Amino acid sequence: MIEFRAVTKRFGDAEAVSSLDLVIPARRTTVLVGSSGSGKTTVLRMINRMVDPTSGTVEIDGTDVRERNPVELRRGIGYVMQSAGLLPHRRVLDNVTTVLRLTKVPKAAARERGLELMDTVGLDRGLAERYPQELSGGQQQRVGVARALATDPNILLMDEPFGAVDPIVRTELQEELLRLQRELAKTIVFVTHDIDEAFRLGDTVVLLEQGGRIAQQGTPAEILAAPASDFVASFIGADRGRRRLRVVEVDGRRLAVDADGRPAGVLEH
Ligand SMILES: Nc1ncnc2c1ncn2[C@@H]1O[C@H](COP(=O)(O)OP(=O)(O)OP(=O)(O)O)[C@@H](O)[C@H]1O
Repeated sequence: MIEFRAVTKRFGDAEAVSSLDLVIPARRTTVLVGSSGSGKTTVLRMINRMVDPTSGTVEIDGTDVRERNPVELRRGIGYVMQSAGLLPHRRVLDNVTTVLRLTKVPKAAARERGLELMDTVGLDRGLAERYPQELSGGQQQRVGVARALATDPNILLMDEPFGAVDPIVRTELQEELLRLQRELAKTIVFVTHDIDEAFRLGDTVVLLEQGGRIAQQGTPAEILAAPASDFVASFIGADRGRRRLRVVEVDGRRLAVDADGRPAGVLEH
């Protein structure tokens, strides 16, 4: 479990995060969603001490992260960012195993583990000896995820990891992450500005307003069923056509259609 207690982060005079209280449950996916500048990345980076709070505490399983050595702390926390952040002059497998080698895992064992990780994230082992620029954007992101999983961390931080790929690849990567999470059950904290992605991936969704203020926190269904404010309703599109569905019957089948009459899906019963 990760717990923020009265956490404030100021950059100069500007308050990026204001007195945030937030509990992130273990072994679930929590998505932080909000518009640009709402403080999502800052919140995420305070977990692995890439950013330290100005005041307040961040605890992981009851221990203040400031009591931990930042380098060791980060080894136990996987981090995936938008541009996969791969080392361009190192081959795919070397990128995946960099941290393992730093922690003195012998070369052959690291290599075997690296290849297994490539399987885990759905990358063909045949790509192991390529350089990052010889991969598609989606493949590079998978390498980024494999690298983040290399030390088998309990916590995985993901900062807009699928933001730079096209919508089809993005959907594929989302499905892959859902599958991975069913298998691995990590504590995932995922940042996005895309509410559809948040609803798709999050067991819990935390909707942030400017200053890292929590506008609403809950399951996707809870948020959709009862938006806590006009801001939330507007952000999730509840006040727009797309999420206001009604049922029509076409050729004996019941369809859900949006306010413009465009089909959103078929009802089973
Ligand atoms: N290192 C920094 N120095 C100064 N200001 C910063 C720094 N990092 C973030 N900020 C400011 O803090 C606020 C929150 O930024 P943050 O990156 O956390 O937001 P975000 O919700 O992740 O935004 P985005 O979706 O655009 O990445 C912004 O106003 C930003 O300009």
